[in-house]
Amino acid sequence: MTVDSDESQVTASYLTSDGDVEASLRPKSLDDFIGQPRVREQLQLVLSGAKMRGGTPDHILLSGPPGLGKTSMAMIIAAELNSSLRLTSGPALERAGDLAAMLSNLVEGDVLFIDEIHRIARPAEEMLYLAMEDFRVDVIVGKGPGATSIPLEVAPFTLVGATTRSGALTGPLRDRFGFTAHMDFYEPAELQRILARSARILGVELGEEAAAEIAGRSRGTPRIANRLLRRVRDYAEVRADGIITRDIARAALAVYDVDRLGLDRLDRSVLSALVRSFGGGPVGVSTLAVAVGEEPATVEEVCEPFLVRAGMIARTPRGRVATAAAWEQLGLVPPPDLAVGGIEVRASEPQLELFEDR
Ligand SMILES: Nc1ncnc2c1ncn2[C@@H]1O[C@H](COP(=O)(O)OP(=O)(O)OP(=O)(O)O)[C@@H](O)[C@H]1O
Ligand SMILES: [Mg+2]
Repeated sequence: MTVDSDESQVTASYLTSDGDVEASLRPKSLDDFIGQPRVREQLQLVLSGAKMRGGTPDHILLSGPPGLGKTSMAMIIAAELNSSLRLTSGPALERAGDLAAMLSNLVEGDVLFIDEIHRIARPAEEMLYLAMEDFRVDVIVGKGPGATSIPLEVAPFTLVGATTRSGALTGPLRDRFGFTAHMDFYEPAELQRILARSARILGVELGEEAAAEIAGRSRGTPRIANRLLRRVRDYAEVRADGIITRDIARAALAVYDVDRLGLDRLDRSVLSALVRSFGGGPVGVSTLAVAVGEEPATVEEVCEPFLVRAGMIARTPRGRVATAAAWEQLGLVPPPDLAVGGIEVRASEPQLELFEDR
């Protein structure tokens, strides 16, 4: 790579691992954040209001499928408030003591980010209620009848929680957030702008048509768009002159098995199992997960949101159903009794349920 005074070139020359690159591609401010116009406007108001009053903003919950920018947004919130960000995650807070240690170290105005907050253990969750509402915690010392509880003050802070499953949050926890931002899949035009920005940071030349091609196959998800861009860049640098044209993008995406809709191997095996093994459904998500050798949570949180949005899968009370589009995607003719648009449950009997539906 040629090193010149251009900032993006210099940046690209010392960012070697994909992990470093991912961090460098994160938007750093609300203005830098592309897409999610409603969420941005709402957050702008929440943050500006708090800044004007000189206080800490209400607790904020960010919900949405993986890779849409929840972690990036949490970092932006702290940056916009000029506060420091303390980072932890639901699974790391197994005991209430873990959370108490975290909370007692907070300084006034800090942003505490809890990723995957729906996976927080019960005792820690109960401690969190109190901390969120009254900025104090009760630490239990000792065991049995001799145990005493010592109240501890917590500095006023803002909790930012992120979850891919806001439905899995308990009511009391959800109620204690003053604002919930729902992140939705991105439009292709927004992804195209994200790709153009990423290409600039990575110092790679990306044509407009090529950006559109990659954007259309990114499942509405910036993380996937950025990942595809890095893979296409590899191809362009190894097999061509490094410039990403539409033809280069197409050829590269064919090598990586990314089809026109951006469905990946797992998406395709879920669709294939649903159609080929279960006759199009309805089938429970746990059964489907077993059939593709994945965790039900992965199928439910990673694959399904996009397949539902793409109109390939319908969720019905009796389980998941393949729509006509899913049959066609697999090159099959949909059965005649499949309802128009495939949204209705089919007339045939439900398939064998091996496990309880969730
Ligand atoms: N609006 C955006 N503009 C530009 N890049 C974005 C945007 N949103 C996300 N990204 C990119 O996508 C990547 C993934 O975003 P992030 O880690 O914030 O997602 P997430 O919602 O926290 O995902 P997960 O649920 O898997 O933790 C980031 O590294 C960033 O480069
Ligand atoms: Mg994240």
